[in-house]
Amino acid sequence: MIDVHEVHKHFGGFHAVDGATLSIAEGSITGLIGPNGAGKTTLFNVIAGVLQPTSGKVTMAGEDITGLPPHDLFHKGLLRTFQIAHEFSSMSCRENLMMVPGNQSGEKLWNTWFGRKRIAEEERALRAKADAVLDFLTISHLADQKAGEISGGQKKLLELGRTMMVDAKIVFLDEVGAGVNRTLLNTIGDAILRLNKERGYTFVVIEHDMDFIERLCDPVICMAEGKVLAEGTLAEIKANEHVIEAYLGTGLKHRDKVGT
Ligand SMILES: Nc1ncnc2c1ncn2[C@@H]1O[C@H](COP(=O)(O)OP(=O)(O)OP(=O)(O)O)[C@@H](O)[C@H]1O
Repeated sequence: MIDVHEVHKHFGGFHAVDGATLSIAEGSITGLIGPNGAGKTTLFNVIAGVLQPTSGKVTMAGEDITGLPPHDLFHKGLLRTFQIAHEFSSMSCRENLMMVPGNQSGEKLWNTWFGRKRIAEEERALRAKADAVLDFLTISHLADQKAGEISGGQKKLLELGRTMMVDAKIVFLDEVGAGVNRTLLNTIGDAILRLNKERGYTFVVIEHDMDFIERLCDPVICMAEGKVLAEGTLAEIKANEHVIEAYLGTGLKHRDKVGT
């Protein structure tokens, strides 16, 4: 579905991504792991159009999408979740979902003059969709709560919910587990699995929590020093010599995280 070919991203003389080549299969939940500074987030940002690559190519279903801006990718169904922006934190969770850009007529001045009835109908439909998304994510009780007042884990669920307001095909999640308690992390995991199975979403997940990766991801791709080191099931990755060496180089803390 997504093919990344020999992508480089340099910051000055520093090669954050150094010739990464990988494929993301349609319908998969692909895990992207690697020690701190391996280049995972930078590669995500290149694929998602947030950063221009220094060189290399990214295709989606055979179409060259290298360097396309995020809003163009958004319309193609490629989404990267972002933290809820500061300016949206005083809006309710439901409103945050309803804000996701779509094809609302209300956005066009012409329609605000001539299509009031239609706008009201669309608003009702949008609200119903937002409520269905909140229900799916088991956070209906937060509908009227301000996004700035919910917990970190609940925010992650809301970010995932934003991808459900449009017809996402592939969603990139960067460290959804960071700072999230185990119960909420399980809820997030359940939502990802259901979106994958029931709605055909493809996911690419950067995560340091190996239990989370183990539960959700196959295959797992391991990066180090800007390159792809290995790909396989988590068990294969854990047994891979190069992977162990890469984690060892960053100290015991990370070796433990890989579970060796
Ligand atoms: N805008 C930038 N300018 C300069 N260096 C950068 C920039 N963005 C990232 N880097 C560097 O590129 C390297 C890769 O960073 P990146 O965030 O992609 O790694 P990562 O694998 O996602 O790490 P982590 O797991 O810690 O999030 C790091 O050494 C980082 O300091």
